Amino acid sequence: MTRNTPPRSNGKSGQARKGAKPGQVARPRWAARPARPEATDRDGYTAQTAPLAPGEAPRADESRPEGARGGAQARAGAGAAKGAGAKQAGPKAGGAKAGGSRPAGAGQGAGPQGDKPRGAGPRKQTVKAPKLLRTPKAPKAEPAPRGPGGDPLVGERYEVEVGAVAHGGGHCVARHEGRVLFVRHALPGERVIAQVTEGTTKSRFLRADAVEILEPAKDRIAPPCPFSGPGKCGGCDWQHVTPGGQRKLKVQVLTEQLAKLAGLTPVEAGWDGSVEPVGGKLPAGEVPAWRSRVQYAVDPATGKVGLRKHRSHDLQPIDRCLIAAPGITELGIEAREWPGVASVDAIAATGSSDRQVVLVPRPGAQLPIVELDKPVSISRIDEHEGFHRVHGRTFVREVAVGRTWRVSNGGFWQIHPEAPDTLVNAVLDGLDPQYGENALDLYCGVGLFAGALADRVGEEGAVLGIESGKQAVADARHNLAALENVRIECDKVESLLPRTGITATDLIVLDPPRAGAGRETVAHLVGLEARRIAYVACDPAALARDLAFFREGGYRPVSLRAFDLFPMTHHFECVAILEPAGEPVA
Ligand SMILES: C[S@@+](CC[C@H](N)C(=O)[O-])C[C@H]1O[C@@H](n2cnc3c(N)ncnc32)[C@H](O)[C@@H]1O
Repeated sequence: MTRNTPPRSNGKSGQARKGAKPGQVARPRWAARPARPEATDRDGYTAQTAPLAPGEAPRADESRPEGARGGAQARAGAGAAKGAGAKQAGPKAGGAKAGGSRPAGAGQGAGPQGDKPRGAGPRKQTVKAPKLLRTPKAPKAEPAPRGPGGDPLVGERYEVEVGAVAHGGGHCVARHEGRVLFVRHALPGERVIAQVTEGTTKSRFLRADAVEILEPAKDRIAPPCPFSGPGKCGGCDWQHVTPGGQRKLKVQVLTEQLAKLAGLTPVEAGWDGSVEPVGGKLPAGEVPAWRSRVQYAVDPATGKVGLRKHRSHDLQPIDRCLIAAPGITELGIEAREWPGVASVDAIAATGSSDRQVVLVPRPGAQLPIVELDKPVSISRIDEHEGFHRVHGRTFVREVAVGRTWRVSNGGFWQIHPEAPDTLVNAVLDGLDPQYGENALDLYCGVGLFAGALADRVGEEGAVLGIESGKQAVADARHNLAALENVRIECDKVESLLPRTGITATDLIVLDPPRAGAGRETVAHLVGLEARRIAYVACDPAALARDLAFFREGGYRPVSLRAFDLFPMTHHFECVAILEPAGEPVA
């Protein structure tokens, strides 16, 4: 295999790179440009040659820095997880989710400004539906009892004392006659009446909702959202908890996962034991409107939108989602009827006025004329044709970390409006990139971390981004086209990285989907002998498991930060910084 790195500047072989400090390993300038000419999308367009949609601003404007971001946003769904390909570890959450399979069917869509029939636009854009915008997989109706069924216990009520919060589903653990109950709408230390929602006499564990609170915890509040509570919307887990109380629960989850899966105390992980609030302080009782992407499902009987109940296909009709960003609420989606539509995905960009609605028609149905309260681009996803522009743009422009980012076809973008800047700053603070260094941005999406790293390592350095989503790669190449020192490759990290021939690097950022990077990828990364590694994680269990793999490979966390980027849900985001441990690990 060709060594894609020059020898190190150890005085014996190779040349120290310009800008390298004495004794610093001389990493290569990866050939940043050669891949770019082949950077075409499915229509064969490069970022530079792709034609403009009607009314679309020239691309020069899009890539021009427009200053610091303003707005707000979230990962779709209670599982709002981290984007396309995101997998949920642990019990599935319901509610406003992005993701899932699309029913078949075609139809004619129309937008607020007299849309043309399908295909009538100057450019036909048809690309595969992104995973983020597919309908959620069917939630498991029951925790499959191991062994023969047993008698159903659904509806049974038990008085229990609620124990610790559990990872991954917004529930706490309780016990009744020796059997474990996962109880939602409860808090540790409370005495509640728990009503069983899933399980039988043979189930290993039962699921339940706290339907009566006999002894409330001090962090309990009356849920501000009228659609939250037992049997209602599954989108938020912790509407009944103060903001500080929610963060305490997240602290407990992270502490437990680090101990259980990585064998680390908070101190050993370099963590100060806090989950940092993001966004300004709100008046008591006010809910942060952070979710810039919301997937509504449509009730076929009424044509009205709703959000999924927890672990169910059933809908909770709503007239407003309190955590939806203002740019989404202003569209007036809940006030309308959506005949022939299975789901309505709404995106409100941060830092630009772009809004996008993606419709999934019901099989064989004609899409309705869509009129909303604010200008919006409309697309639809057909099972056979994939993503199809109905009106306006097929992308939104997000503004973050001093750049404008094109995000097409409902592809992955951090959902909380402050997430991109928060995470980029944490990564840069932790890595402290130096002029002339080389860096990898793995699972790079539309290039968020690659762009920030490229600015720091300068023209003598180089950044290689790897991303498996074709449209995200096209966007990343477009977004970073002005940076000579960035190259973006399209493939799975685990299959492409070993094929690059890269045997060493200075810095690595990895931001994998919820499932994490896994043993094999981590084993490859530790072999690259990076000076520092930043691991951005949305699942504390996957993070802790991978930290254990890193330790086996000789890397230890030197700092860990956790951010409350998904208020009112059990989700949060972590940034761990790792360095070589400096001594062999037993
Ligand atoms: C959590 S997102 C991070 C995106 C980007 N870092 C950001 O913050 O905007 C994970 C990304 O990894 C991509 N992805 C999922 N599995 C992958 C794999 N095996 N190899 C490469 N990319 C993958 C997804 O398409 C998604 O864009």
